[in-house]
Amino acid sequence: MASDLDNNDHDHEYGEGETFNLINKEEEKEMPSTATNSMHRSSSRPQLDLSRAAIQGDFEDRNPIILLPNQSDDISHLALDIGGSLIKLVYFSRHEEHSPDDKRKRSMKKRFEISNGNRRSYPVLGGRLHFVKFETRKLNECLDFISSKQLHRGGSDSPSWRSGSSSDEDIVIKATGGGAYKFADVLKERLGVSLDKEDEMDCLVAGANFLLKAIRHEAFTHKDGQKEFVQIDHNDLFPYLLVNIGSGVSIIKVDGDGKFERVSGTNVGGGTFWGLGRLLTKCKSFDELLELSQHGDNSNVDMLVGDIYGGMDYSKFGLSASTIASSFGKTTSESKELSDYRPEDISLSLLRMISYNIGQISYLNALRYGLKKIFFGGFFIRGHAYTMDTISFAVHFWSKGQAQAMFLRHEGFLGALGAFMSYEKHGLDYLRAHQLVERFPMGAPYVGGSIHGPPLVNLNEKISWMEKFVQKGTQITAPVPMAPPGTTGMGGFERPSSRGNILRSDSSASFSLGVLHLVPTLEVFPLLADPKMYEPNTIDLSDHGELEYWLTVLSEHLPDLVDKAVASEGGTDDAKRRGDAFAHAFSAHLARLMEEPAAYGKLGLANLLELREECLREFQFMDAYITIKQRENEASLAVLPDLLMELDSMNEEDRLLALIEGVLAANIFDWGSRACVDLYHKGTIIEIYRMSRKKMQRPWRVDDFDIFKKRILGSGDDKAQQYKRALLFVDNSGADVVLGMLPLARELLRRGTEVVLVANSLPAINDVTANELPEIVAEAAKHCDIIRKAAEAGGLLLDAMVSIKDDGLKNHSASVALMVVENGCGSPCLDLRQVSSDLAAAAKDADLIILEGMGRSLHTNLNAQFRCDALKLAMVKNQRLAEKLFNGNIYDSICRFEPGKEPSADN
Ligand SMILES: Nc1ncnc2c1ncn2[C@@H]1O[C@H](COP(=O)(O)OP(=O)(O)O)[C@@H](O)[C@H]1O
Ligand SMILES: CC(C)(COP(=O)(O)O)[C@@H](O)C(=O)NCCC(=O)O
Ligand SMILES: [Mn+2]
Repeated sequence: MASDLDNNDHDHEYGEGETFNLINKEEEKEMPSTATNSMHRSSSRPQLDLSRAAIQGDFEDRNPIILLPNQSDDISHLALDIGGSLIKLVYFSRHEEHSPDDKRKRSMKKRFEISNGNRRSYPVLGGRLHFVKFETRKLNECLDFISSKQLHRGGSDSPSWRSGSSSDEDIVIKATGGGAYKFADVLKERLGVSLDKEDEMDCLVAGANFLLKAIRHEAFTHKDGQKEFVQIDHNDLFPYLLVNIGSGVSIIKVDGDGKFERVSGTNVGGGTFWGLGRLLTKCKSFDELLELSQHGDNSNVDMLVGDIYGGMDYSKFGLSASTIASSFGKTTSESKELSDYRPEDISLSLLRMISYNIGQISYLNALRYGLKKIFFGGFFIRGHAYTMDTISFAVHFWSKGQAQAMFLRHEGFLGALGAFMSYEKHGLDYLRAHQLVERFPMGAPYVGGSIHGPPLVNLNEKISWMEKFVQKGTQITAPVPMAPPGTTGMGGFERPSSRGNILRSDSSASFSLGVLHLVPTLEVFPLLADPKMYEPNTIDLSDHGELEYWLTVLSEHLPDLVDKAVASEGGTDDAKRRGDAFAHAFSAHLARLMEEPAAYGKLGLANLLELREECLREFQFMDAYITIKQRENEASLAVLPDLLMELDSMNEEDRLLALIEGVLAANIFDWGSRACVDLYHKGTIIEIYRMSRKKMQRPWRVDDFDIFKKRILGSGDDKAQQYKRALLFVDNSGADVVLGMLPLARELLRRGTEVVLVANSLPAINDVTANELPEIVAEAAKHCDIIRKAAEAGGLLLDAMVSIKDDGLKNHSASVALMVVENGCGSPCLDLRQVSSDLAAAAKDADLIILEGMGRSLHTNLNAQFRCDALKLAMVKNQRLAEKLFNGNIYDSICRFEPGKEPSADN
């Protein structure tokens, strides 16, 4: 495998027809019902047999299902790393993040392809990458798991695009680790599969390189109880030292993809800790042993410098009295037996002994090769804070701060991931950080990522599992304050603080990996001035006070949200049951994050708000605010004609002000804000809207209106800016979009600017979605010619589509177009590193961006800089945020205009 990885010169010559992508966008047009297999393919790339390929279903469909009857080379979904202690599984489930591909979407795609020509085709299938582990001694459980999910046959969700003809006999699964040899016969016998063995070191390195390049916050440092995520510079990754602490330890110098040398290792590793620990403490599980260490005091077992020096430091050589002089050195006393020592103390002493030792050997090897970066992997680490602190301390201490210990979130899965990648047909190495979305399913906060019992197959099982879990009396509480980190500097660690253990059934150690969603259609928003420096979140949740505040806000909002969600599904018993389960799962996530903010990777407010939406979807609440959204849309559409008339009676300047005021005032309709929800109980939406408008006193808290006005209307010698295309990122349903953003869009259209309304792909609170917009626009078009003509020109009105379908959607009318694209996300916030490819395409000709709402322009993107002019509009519906960001008050308005920035030089 090393040589294969070396041989990737043609990585970027990925052309049509040689990809693993069954749905190759460029090919679809020509794809006949029987395709040939004569296309050029590169040797190390997926080799699909396309002969007799047939499209199933509608030819017009841009994403048809393609059957490959002669595709014998099974597209495998599973790779194994069978180690001395643990079996690691990485498996892929194909799962496209679908939203209906309607006419409007197709017309948008065509339109933007026309103006952009060279849309790329994606080499990777959309799907999910799962990470699961089992103890090697429980091989049978692992095989049951594989067989219940049919992972060896490509999944129980067995996709119709597979040949279906292969028998189990043909199935070959990539495997690494010694168990790939040792248990090959068992796998053949039990599952009928053969193992294709990959070298363990090759796999470790391939896995580590993939993770470090493709996952944004994979690596982190750990000091004094604090995780800090490290941004890896892809151009400055090699060389590094990889230390894999499994049963034993491998130390590998990595110089590039497939270029490495195993420079050292040690037999004192994870197996030593677990084995000796088990014998000495009678612990039943590894996690129990780790848990014990949290309550231990090693000075009862270890001989410290102070024990030798009569309580004093050995300061000449920088050794404090609390430094361990000799691990287990105190147990030489003849008068004491094993039973005279506390298991807790023994466990801690053992953990420190082994961690320090590995840290020290790693440092020496780093020194030997002049390496500064040391990455630690393997399941010995198990995300355990104290272990990582100890290793970091050792590396720092011995290198005098010259070398740095870093850890990997997928610590123990490097080998399995490497084996998975060795299939050479996933094209996974082409995935970029922005195409991977990590999600944390319901079970994550409870089981800490390991598997207990059979897999949860369906929603009903999930819910009953949750109910049982709750019945068992396990506390799932609202966020609890986090204990301060319990380590000190120089040589002496205090007793580690016992971290809260109310949540996980294996409550000792923290371990959380989500499922990696591979979404090959996500792209970086092309108008970011400096994508490398872009950070979506405005508020830093690593500040404990902020974290506590926002977790509490979300937790307090929960009962109301559950009410709405249950009502949205007709309030049935089933909906209530799901509502309860959702509430428990989400509270557990919140409590987990309170206990350990970095448990799910780097945490920002945007992640929290998205987690809530994802959690709702997991319990099949697809649109909790649907009724509210519809009601508000109707009420707002009813008053739209009057508003438009009022606007039309004004002069240009007054009108522009009224329009911006209208957007800000209507942004009050936000069901995600506690304060606003209280307001809605006090009046109808039209009353609230009027009141909100009346209160719009200028100057606003941030008031760049005059600059914007000058830009749009010109003044004196400054000519008006004729914008070509504006992207309007819309926010809430009802008044917000209908009475705020649509009239503003109309004004831009009237001035000859093309308008693209950018809305969520999936629902989030009461935000309007891209699917809902055409209907709203169609309704508005009944009362307004400008909107109607523009919507026709933009292919938004379905009737109009018929007449323009045949000739590539060229503009028939003189009007500029009004269009809708989805943003690729389902959250009230917006991460511009991960937007839909449609939005990315639409952005290419845009010269004005209008971001609206608190989620998209304050919580996220307040500091984002763009290559083109940008207007950020929002009403601040939270007192603390208003104070923190603007020294202001709740219901303040923000109107920030920023002229386009030149892109930074290295982009
Ligand atoms: N549930 C567990 N059971 C056994 N060992 C565990 C467990 N969790 C973590 N470990 C630790 O992880 C080590 C195995 O790490 P791993 O990277 O899987 O190596 P291997 O490939 O040798 O099995 C064990 O020796 C032990 O120290
Ligand atoms: C979820 C939201 C970002 C939505 O705001 P919007 O983007 O709709 O303006 C916002 O409602 C929010 O920050 N809510 C939590 C804070 C609060 O309840 O005060
Ligand atoms: Mn919103």
